[in-house]
Amino acid sequence: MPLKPLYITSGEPAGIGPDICLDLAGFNTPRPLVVLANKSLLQQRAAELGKTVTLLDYQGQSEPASGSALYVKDLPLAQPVINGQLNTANAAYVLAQLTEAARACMRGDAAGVVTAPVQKSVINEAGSLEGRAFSGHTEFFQEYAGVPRVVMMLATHQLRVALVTTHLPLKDVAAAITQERLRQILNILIHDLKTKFAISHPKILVCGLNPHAGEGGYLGREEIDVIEPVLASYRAQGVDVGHALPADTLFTPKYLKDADAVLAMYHDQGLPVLKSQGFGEAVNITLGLPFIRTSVDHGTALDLAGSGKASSSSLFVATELALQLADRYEAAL
Ligand SMILES: NC(=O)c1ccc[n+]([C@@H]2O[C@H](COP(=O)([O-])OP(=O)(O)OC[C@H]3O[C@@H](n4cnc5c(N)ncnc54)[C@H](O)[C@@H]3O)[C@@H](O)[C@H]2O)c1
Ligand SMILES: N[C@H](C(=O)O)[C@H](O)COP(=O)(O)O
Repeated sequence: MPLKPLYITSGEPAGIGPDICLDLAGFNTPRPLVVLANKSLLQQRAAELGKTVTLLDYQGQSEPASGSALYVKDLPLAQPVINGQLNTANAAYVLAQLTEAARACMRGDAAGVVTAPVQKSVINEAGSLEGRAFSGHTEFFQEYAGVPRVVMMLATHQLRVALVTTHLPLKDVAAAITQERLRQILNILIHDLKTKFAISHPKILVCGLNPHAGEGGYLGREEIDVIEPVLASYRAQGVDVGHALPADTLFTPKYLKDADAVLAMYHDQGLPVLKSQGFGEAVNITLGLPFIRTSVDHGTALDLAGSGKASSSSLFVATELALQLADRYEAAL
């Protein structure tokens, strides 16, 4: 059976997404890699970087591009790109990449999607979603797929950190951590650690929300009222979730050494720890989607677009993981 292609969205055109996507030419895989981008922009960026890449229009080929060639699905830009300068006119181009990729994944035309970074602010400034906020790829793909909950997880070789809340202002975090959400998140995390990562009995360390996990209720009650009752019900079913731990204790080697994943309550409780260990080597994966989606661990790095200083290592790790997951998924069919 021919292998389905893996789609790669090139993201914000003024950032380093196009630069790092060019480095996928010659990537060793039997599956076609297809970059969603404006072809002229890629040509221009390749010239600036002194890279020789042959851009081929993707028309359903089932073989990978050979040598220094790269398949491209050409998407129109509204205005020419100036490296490092955001332009609201091109926000729709970014969303078109995500929509095209999600549509292909949902239809079964693509094996999955790997995303290069987008600039959330410019998409919101452009009002491209007709008044609805753009919080990130995670939430965009969740909405497109029509599923009630997904989980953002970032992973290095040493550490996996999943989040209960994602792109939410800090002032709204406590109210968002409900027993229902926590159960949805844990169910997805446990399921995907088993099915995607082949961990039959995952050990998950769960952070409290408050300093010192609430210090017995003196520094906040969310652990007592919300988190602990949920964890107790999972422990009763034999799930290895332990008790809510103070995050500053949990993120120490003694606790982390046996853990398969950490569940953090909010973005900046978990991700700075992971990125301080493995920035540039980590992969962001959305769990709970009906298709495979991985991503880089970094942002648009507007300061580096076209400079030749952008590292492609996280894109490579994200691509390798998506390819592995696609193979595993297709083998199980
Ligand atoms: N996957 C995504 O779409 C994603 C992920 C993170 C941040 N973002 C967005 O990116 C934008 C910029 O965020 P930021 O400035 O906080 O983070 P950033 O990751 O863009 O930049 C942080 C620092 O790391 C450097 N850097 C980033 N990627 C690099 C790479 N591949 N190689 C070498 N150096 C690299 C940058 O030059 C900068 O000094 C924001 O809009 C943010 O929301 C998007
Ligand atoms: N929270 C992510 C990170 O820090 O790497 C980043 O913003 C990307 O999120 P999406 O994959 O939802 O765009």
